[in-house]
Amino acid sequence: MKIIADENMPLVKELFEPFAEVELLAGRNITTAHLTDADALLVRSVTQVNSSLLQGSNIKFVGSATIGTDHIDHQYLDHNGIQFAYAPGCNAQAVAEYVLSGVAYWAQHRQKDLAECRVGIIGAGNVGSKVAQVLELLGINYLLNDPPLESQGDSRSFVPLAAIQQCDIVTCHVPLAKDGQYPTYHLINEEFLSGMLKGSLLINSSRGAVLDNEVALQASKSEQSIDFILDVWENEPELNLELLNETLIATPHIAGYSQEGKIRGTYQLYQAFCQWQGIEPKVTLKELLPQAPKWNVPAQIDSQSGMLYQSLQPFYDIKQDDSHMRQVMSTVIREGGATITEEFDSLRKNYPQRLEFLELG
Ligand SMILES: NC(=O)c1ccc[n+]([C@@H]2O[C@H](COP(=O)([O-])OP(=O)(O)OC[C@H]3O[C@@H](n4cnc5c(N)ncnc54)[C@H](O)[C@@H]3O)[C@@H](O)[C@H]2O)c1
Ligand SMILES: O=C(O)[C@H](O)[C@H](O)COP(=O)(O)O
Repeated sequence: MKIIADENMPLVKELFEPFAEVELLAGRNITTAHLTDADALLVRSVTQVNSSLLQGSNIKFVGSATIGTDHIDHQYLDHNGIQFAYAPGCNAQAVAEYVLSGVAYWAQHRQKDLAECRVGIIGAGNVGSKVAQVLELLGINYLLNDPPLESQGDSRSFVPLAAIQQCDIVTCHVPLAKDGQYPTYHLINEEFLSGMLKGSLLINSSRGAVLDNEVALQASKSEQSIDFILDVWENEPELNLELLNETLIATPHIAGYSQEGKIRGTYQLYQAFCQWQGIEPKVTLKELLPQAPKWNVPAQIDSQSGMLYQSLQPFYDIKQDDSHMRQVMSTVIREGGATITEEFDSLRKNYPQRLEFLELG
């Protein structure tokens, strides 16, 4: 058995080598030629898994150590009897912690009292639910929008997008879907942005094209003064540097990059692979996860004075990720050395260790 795996997947050799020869490659460089003698392929979100990659190969198992699966041609896998596994929920807490740090930074920067603010969450799945849990912990009001879950009878209360538009903070947690009953491609468009409150905040950590980036650029320069926190970018990794310069916070698709999130991602594929092979897993997730110090949730949030942001800084500081990205991307513009894609990928590959700090259960 031979497995080709993305080199940015922690513990993949440790977990899979007892069963197979494991070859690690940069996700963007995996080609059909690498797969001719391989049986399984383990990817992250940067590898497009479709007929042009898999045709003529012997691949019988594809695993993606991610939550989003818009890089996977599910129809092709189904038609060709290829087993598929992914990692729902693996990094949901990391994204929720990213959103919390972003919201706290915004509140300090714009002198907002979060106790007086309302957050609109679009997409109430794994990530959106964790974000809601964090807001509840801090006593911050929120509304949920999720027409698919609402139509399935989910017992939580949901509001239409028009109500989300009237929130002080809007955060997107939907999958990228170009068609179907509930498309999300450019869900945040000119109509949505122009109806948002003056001086409000929009966070996108879902997929770049959920937000029309061209329209976001115009909105960021308009009198509406909307702040943007963007982790994901349309046409990523070739992001629009003009938009980056207009954002309050810009990061290179790392919202979910906690150590625990990445380890859970690999482990969920390990479990699925063992099940597919009829093998009993030999390692437990608990053995692999680091023990991290936890944040003491303040009894009262004083966000205007910056206390909330400051108390979070020792655990995770979104501003550090933002500063690093701006500094690196400014050298691309000034020196014309490495390309945007190379720098974007390098920021992600060399992302420092980050540990989860909330006890969410
Ligand atoms: N930036 C990162 O590092 C990072 C990390 C994890 C996930 N993500 C992205 O965030 C997205 C959300 O992740 P998740 O685990 O919560 O996914 P999920 O599938 O658990 O939840 C998505 C929710 O969106 C809802 N939804 C679908 N279409 C909708 C629409 N048109 N309007 C409103 N709601 C809609 C679904 O019903 C579902 O409840 C993922 O698809 C992934 O692309 C990004
Ligand atoms: O969908 C996800 O889980 C995240 O977007 C994912 O973690 C992105 O990271 P990548 O797979 O590109 O390393």
